[in-house]
Amino acid sequence: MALKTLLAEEETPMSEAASPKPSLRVTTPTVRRPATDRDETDFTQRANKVVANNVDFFYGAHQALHDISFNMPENCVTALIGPSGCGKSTFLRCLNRMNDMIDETALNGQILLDGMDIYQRGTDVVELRKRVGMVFQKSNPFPKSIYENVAYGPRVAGVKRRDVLDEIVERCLQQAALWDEVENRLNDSALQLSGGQQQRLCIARALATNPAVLLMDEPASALDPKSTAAIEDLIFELKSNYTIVIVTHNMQQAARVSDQTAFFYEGHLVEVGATTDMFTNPGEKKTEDYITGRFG
Ligand SMILES: Nc1ncnc2c1ncn2[C@@H]1O[C@H](COP(=O)(O)OP(=O)(O)OP(=O)(O)O)[C@@H](O)[C@H]1O
Repeated sequence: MALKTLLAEEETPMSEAASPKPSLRVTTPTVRRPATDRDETDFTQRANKVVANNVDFFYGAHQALHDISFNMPENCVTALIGPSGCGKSTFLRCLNRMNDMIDETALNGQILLDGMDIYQRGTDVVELRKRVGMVFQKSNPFPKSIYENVAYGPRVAGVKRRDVLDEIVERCLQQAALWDEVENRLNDSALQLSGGQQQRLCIARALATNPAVLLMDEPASALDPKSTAAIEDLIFELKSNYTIVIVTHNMQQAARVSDQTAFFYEGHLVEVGATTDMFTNPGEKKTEDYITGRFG
């Protein structure tokens, strides 16, 4: 596939009959400057909300991430791409310490949120996860009403007043572009919603704890094209208020929704830079091979 046509493609025709697995290991990422004349969103001018400095990550003896360093600017969408098993989800989960829940894991290096190392001793991990919310591949609403799903986080945080909860629920459902569809059925079970609606409800639930950063792990991969488009539109809207990091296998989705793309391969960061640049003029042959579907 010609690179120039990639951005215009509708689906992701990742080649099943991939060429032989490249064996090259790149340890120094190519850091590309964004093309500011083509990209209205000059994210290099923004403050860095999240910064990874020389991050190594281990599951027991297995090293899943090697020396990952890059910045995620505020109010930008950063897409993490790369073949299965390259460490995208592991890296994403490092950003709110979700990996702490897995036994015998270890992290070296630093991850800064607003300049503070989230792995430093004394970090309140519950508070951290409120500031860095997460939406998973498979929507996972609680078996409660639509209202209670969104009110859950604020209630746990001690909000008791009904009028305050009502305001939070409406605002978050509005932000998640779900309010119009559910305002008359807030007491219905969340499990009665469609898959796409459930995913937007999970986004509303994540927003209810007032996060600064939203992590999304393939949030649309289980959805039909219409629901996928709704989630992509939503991501675009949300980035004016939140910093978003998204894992996706869908190259067109990465090209459509993200400002910055980071390409991972075998636990290494190969290349990071402006999405427009990366998809039209990648700096590394391996990146080009991946985004054009030569291996996956
Ligand atoms: N809980 C775990 N325990 C041990 N090893 C793990 C665990 N989770 C992931 N790994 C390993 O870490 C490496 C990176 O996995 P990870 O899930 O981060 O990759 P990924 O790029 O997100 O893959 P995919 O696109 O298939 O979701 C893989 O070798 C995987 O087997």
